[in-house]
Amino acid sequence: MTREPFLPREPLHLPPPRRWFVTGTDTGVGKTLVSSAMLALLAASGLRAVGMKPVAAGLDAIDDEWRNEDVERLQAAGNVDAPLTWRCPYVLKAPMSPHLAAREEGVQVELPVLLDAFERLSAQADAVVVEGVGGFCVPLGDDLDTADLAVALDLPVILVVGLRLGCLNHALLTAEAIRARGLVLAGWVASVVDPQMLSPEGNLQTLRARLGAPLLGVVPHLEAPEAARAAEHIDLRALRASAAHAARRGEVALSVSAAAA
Ligand SMILES: Nc1ncnc2c1ncn2[C@@H]1O[C@H](COP(=O)(O)OP(=O)(O)OP(=O)(O)O)[C@@H](O)[C@H]1O
Ligand SMILES: C[C@H](N)[C@H](N)CCCCCC(=O)O
Ligand SMILES: [Mg+2]
Repeated sequence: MTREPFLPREPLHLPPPRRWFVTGTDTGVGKTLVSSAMLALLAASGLRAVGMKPVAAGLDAIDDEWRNEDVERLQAAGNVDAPLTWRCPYVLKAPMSPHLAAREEGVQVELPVLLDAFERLSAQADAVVVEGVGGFCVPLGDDLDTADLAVALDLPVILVVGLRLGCLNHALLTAEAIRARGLVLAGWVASVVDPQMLSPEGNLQTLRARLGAPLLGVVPHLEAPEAARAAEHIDLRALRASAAHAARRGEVALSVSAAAA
């Protein structure tokens, strides 16, 4: 008999704004799996939760239509119905770096378009999870990269570390890049992409000691890598501290702009 995945139904008590930017140590490390799991947890706790993939590169034939798998998975994990143009303003055909896929199609990825879509989506939801593209510094166009987008959105960042040889360097460099841009590394999740990796515990211990942010969970190598299964291994309550900090920052920004007005 297959076991039903467990999703806690109690409220998470995460204060607003409840918006996060999910990045990874690389492409193919579990960002979509973890973002979907976060959405499933947020939705199960009674929040209106929606995922955004600002730029998607790579179309697959799904149900006889050309669709992007990440966009589909995020949509399936959340519980808000929103137009595709808000959830993913740029759907590019080729499965390669988005700046190259965009160039091939004669498309220019524009930051204001992405910010506008995020605002519209945000207005419909209590919680928004934005999945980045590949790693933190992947180019989106000639003068724009994924980190610029995270900065413009001004969101706390969740780092997904794909557990495999090489991830320590990638994780530590990414944490440094996030902080160098003035963003908060709100938490990290490990996803066991290589079940043969030697000393996974030693690697986790190293990252715990060096990343300086809360570990939200370790997703083991799953036979069925689905949102609800991954969600069993993630605890978002560790985000409360940074959420409270973000809420206070928002209040301060509001009172400063009110005082200036
Ligand atoms: N813990 C895990 N157990 C089993 N498979 C996993 C796990 N984590 C990730 N995978 C698998 O690895 C592949 C890449 O994962 P995912 O699509 O979530 O990566 P990504 O970081 O979102 O990639 P992209 O940069 O393309 O958006 C998928 O097939 C996913 O199912
Ligand atoms: C196509 C793939 N699935 C991602 N969406 C795009 C990954 C871009 C990686 C670019 C790079 O770092 O070299
Ligand atoms: Mg993805």
